[in-house]
Amino acid sequence: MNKKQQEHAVQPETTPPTTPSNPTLAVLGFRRQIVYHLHFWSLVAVAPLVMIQWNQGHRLLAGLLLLFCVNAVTVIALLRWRRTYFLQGRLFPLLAVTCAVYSTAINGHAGLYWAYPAIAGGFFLLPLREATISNIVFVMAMAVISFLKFPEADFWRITFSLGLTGVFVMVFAWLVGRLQRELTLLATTDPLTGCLNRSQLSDILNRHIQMRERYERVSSLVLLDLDYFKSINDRWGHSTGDQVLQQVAGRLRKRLRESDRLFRIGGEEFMLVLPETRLRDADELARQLLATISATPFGDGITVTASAGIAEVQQGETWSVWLNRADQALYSAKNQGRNRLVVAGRTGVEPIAGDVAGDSAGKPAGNSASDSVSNSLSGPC
Ligand SMILES: Nc1nc2c(ncn2[C@@H]2O[C@H](COP(=O)(O)OP(=O)(O)OP(=O)(O)O)[C@@H](O)[C@H]2O)c(=O)[nH]1
Repeated sequence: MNKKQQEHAVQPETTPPTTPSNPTLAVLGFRRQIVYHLHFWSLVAVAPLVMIQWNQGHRLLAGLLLLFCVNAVTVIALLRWRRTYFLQGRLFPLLAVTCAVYSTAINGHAGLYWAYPAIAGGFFLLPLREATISNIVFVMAMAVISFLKFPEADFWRITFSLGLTGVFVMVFAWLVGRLQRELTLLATTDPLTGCLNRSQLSDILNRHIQMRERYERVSSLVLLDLDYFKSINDRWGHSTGDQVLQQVAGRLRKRLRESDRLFRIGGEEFMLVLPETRLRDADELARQLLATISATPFGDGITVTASAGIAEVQQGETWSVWLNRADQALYSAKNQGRNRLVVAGRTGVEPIAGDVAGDSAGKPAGNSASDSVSNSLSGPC
């Protein structure tokens, strides 16, 4: 195993995950925790009220509160044992708002106090737009009830304090949501090229493995590595190397479909996951991509070539075996002189014989660094 293969060596898939390695899963976990805690603490606060309202003869309100508690218990149980919940937590705000409005109508101020946590809960459970609209309707309903039930001065206080609470929580929920999205983006993409990084690699490859197992849908994997990239850095400097990497990513992206996934999985190594793509089509695409990279110089004449290894997902294999087969094919392409592609065989040990050579296979194998890097990069790329 060479140095690069060691770097790519994938961890055994049986290692139990302690913390989520996938940032999207981490965010999902964060959201589940919010849902869990909101339901748990609301249950603690609301459960005694069922009895209180029942004893006071408010049977309908007691029934609504009981429904609220049943929903909370169900969501808590589902989250605990199934790691999922239903209706995206929508029943909580719906019941909370209904109880608060009705309780204010029959209990006056005693019911009004529950309107404040009900507003906050909505913003943490519903999508922002949905929470904003439903809370505007809620504040309006509370304003009408306050107008009918309380003195005018109270009506204004209630309406403005509820409105202000809504605005504060909305701004907070919006900032948290933005922060989540930005953190997810930062954690899942490579800042230099904008490609996906390795964080979601296993998830995405696993999805394609499942598609193969369940529905016989075939995906292919292309590992693409720039040749002699070190010499670009050595000769033109790291920032020029960075520009080349950015442009390579741009050229690859231009040629790919929406559904294809482009990763940068190492310094100068990219990985393409091609859904619904058989080996023959992946081979054709990879040839075009290698040509896209080598045909036009970068900047003012830096010519770069690339090598690629391709593997179609096989029935019964794991994602790491699939990736390793593509990796071995890439290794083979490098060994055979670079600037070419090799298609992995079914077992991954031996590449398919004769299925070798990129578009520019006529070029002398083993392009020297000075062949690949011929001119200076001047001006913006
Ligand atoms: N500019 C730049 N260089 C990088 C980055 N990441 C890795 N590299 C460089 O990429 C080079 C990779 O060198 P090697 O692993 O020897 O590979 P190579 O020179 O392309 O040779 P072959 O792959 O065998 O054809 C090293 O010089 C790294 O410093 C990056 O983000 N920016």
